[in-house]
Amino acid sequence: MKITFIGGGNMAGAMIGGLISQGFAASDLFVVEPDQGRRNQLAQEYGLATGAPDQPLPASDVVIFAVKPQQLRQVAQTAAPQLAGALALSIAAGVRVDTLSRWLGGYARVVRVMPNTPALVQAGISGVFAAEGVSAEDRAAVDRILASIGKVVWLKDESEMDGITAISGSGPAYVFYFIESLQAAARAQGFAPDIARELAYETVAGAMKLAAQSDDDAATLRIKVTSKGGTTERAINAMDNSQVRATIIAATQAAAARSRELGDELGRDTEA
Ligand SMILES: NC(=O)C1=CN([C@@H]2O[C@H](COP(=O)(O)OP(=O)(O)OC[C@H]3O[C@@H](n4cnc5c(N)ncnc54)[C@H](OP(=O)(O)O)[C@@H]3O)[C@@H](O)[C@H]2O)C=CC1
Ligand SMILES: O=C(O)[C@@H]1CCC=N1
Repeated sequence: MKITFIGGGNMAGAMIGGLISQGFAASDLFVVEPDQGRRNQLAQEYGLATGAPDQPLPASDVVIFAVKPQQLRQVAQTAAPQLAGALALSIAAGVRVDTLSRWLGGYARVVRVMPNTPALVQAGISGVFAAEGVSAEDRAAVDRILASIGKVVWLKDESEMDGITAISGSGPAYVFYFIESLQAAARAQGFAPDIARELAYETVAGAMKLAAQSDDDAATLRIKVTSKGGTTERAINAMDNSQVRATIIAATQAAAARSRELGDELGRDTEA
């Protein structure tokens, strides 16, 4: 399967790294990217061929649009005459299938995916939505690509993509934010930076490993740490008093709203 990425930034890099480590041949991948330094970096790291946006697209089975949502219209219009029947897959937040299909001149083989950066270590999770006309064969090709970089969730209703974006697409950033905060807290307790990092990383990794292997749900596991009248109880009470849970829910609602807003704003453009 020949795959061309248009856009060689953070998410494309994570997908490419994940695909190659799962046995996809570098010679089957191509990246279009304007930044020469980034092109060199991708070529050096993964041994794949790259090109600038003004060069013709190579023949491909799948073209993955991995540019920012605001760049997608122009990029799609340039790519449209060169698709030659390839499956078009977009990872852009917010941009709906019918919008991309219109920008591609009424192209029907369009699939929308919301991956996340743990794809790099095959620990991603992707939400996928395909228009009704997309064949079973194309769906299987999408499954093959995404299953090699993590789990795959097929959506029946495209509007669910906003929630997927808010939870798992953006989600790694929330977890890194928590790790950063725990590290800062360790520094505030007087630990040196390397010890602070180790304490934060090992605690998060250990808790996740325990949660993944346990029959208990997260709330039960939390209660098992929280001795009556002890230290954890004081900390959780402080978090509850600061409405941390409500803040996390509100933050994800803001992310989902931004995804919808991008979809509305970019979809409003009715020019082909
Ligand atoms: N980062 C993430 O965790 C996730 C991102 N996404 C989606 O993936 C897409 C890319 O995001 P991300 O990788 O973070 O963004 P980046 O900005 O890192 O990557 C986009 C890349 O596309 C390049 N580009 C711009 N114009 C063109 C062009 N004409 N042809 C080819 N490449 C071009 C950009 O160059 P330049 O910077 O010079 O403009 C940039 O290097 C977005 O739509 C985002 O919504 C989805 C899931 C997760
Ligand atoms: O922040 C963004 O818009 C993209 C989509 C999900 C993760 N990154």
